Amino acid sequence: MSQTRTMTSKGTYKEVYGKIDALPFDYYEDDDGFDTFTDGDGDCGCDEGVLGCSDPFSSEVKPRILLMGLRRSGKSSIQKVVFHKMSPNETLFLESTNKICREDVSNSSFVSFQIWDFPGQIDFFDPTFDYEMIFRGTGALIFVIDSQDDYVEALSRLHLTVTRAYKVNPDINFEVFIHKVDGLSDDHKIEKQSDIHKRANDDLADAGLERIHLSFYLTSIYDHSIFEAFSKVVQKLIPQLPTLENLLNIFISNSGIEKAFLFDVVSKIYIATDSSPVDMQTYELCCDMIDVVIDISCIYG
Ligand SMILES: Nc1nc2c(ncn2[C@@H]2O[C@H](COP(=O)(O)OP(=O)(O)OP(=O)(O)O)[C@@H](O)[C@H]2O)c(=O)[nH]1
Repeated sequence: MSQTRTMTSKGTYKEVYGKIDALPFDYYEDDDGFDTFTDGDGDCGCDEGVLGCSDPFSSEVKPRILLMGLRRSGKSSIQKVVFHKMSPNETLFLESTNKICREDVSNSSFVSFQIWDFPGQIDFFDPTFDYEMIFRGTGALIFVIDSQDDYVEALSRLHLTVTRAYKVNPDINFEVFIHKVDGLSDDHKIEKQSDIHKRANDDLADAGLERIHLSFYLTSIYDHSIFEAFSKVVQKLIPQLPTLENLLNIFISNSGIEKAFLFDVVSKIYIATDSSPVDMQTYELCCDMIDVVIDISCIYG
C-alpha cells in the first residue's frame, strides 16, 4: 500500500492516506491507489531513548479514537495541540483536512492508541465507505461541536453518526467535545452545555435509543480543558485503570501527598489519578511543573 509513515519528535506515528474514497474495503491491503505525503514538519525519526518506542512498527492492534465533527469545528487543532505541542495560535493557519489522517500515539505501554482525524466535509455514510470496518475497531468516538457557531447541523450529524456507530459497535464510548468555549462567559458555557446535552439526548430518546450514553466536555485549545477532556477519553480505554487508581490511593494515603496524577509526560494527559476529585488548578499546576522539569532538563541534559 502506498502510504507514508513518519514519526514526529513527540513520539507519535502518522500515516496519511491520500484518497478517502480509497480507504474502506481494501484498507489493510497493498494498493497503490493512495496518494501520500508526510506531515510536513520534517520531524521524522524516533528518539528511542527518550520516548521508549521499542517497536515502532509493531502490528499490534491499538484502540482507535475517531475525531469527527463538522468542518472547522477544531478537530485537527485538538490533535495538533495535544499530541504535537503546536501552540494554539498556530492552529489559525491549519489547512482544512481533506484526507483521513491516521496517527499512532505510542508514548508508553498505557498510552498506545490510534487517532483518526476525519475531514469535516466527507459523507462517510456514502455506500463506498466501509464505515462498519471503521466503527468495528473503534474504542472512542469524539464528536467535536463548535460552540461559537450555530450547532443545529452539528447536532443532527452527531445523531446520525452515533446511531450508525452504535448499531455496528455498541461498545464505543461516545464523547462530545463542546469546543471553542474560550469565547464564552461561564454562564454561557453552562447554558450551552445543558442545551446541547438536552437536545442530543432528546434526539436519541425520540429514536428509542436512550440507552446510548453520551459524555459531554467543555473544551478549548487555549487552556488545559482540552488536555483534561482527552485524559478522560483515554482513561476509559485503559483496562488497568482501576488498579492504577488503587495504587495511587495507597500512595497518597501513605505519603501524605494531597493529590497524585499519573502523567503521560509527552502529551500531558493524565492516565490515572487517585479517587479524590480533580481540581483543575492542581492539574494545571502539575502540567506547568512538567514543563519546568523538561525545560531544565533540556538546559542541563
Ligand atoms: N477560539 C478557538 N478557536 C479554535 C479552537 N480550536 C480550533 N480553533 C480554530 O478553529 C479553526 C478550525 O480548526 P481546524 O482544526 O482546522 O478544524 P477542523 O475541524 O480540523 O476542520 P476540517 O479539517 O475542515 O474538518 C482554526 O482557525 C482554529 O484556530 C478553540 O478551542 N478555540
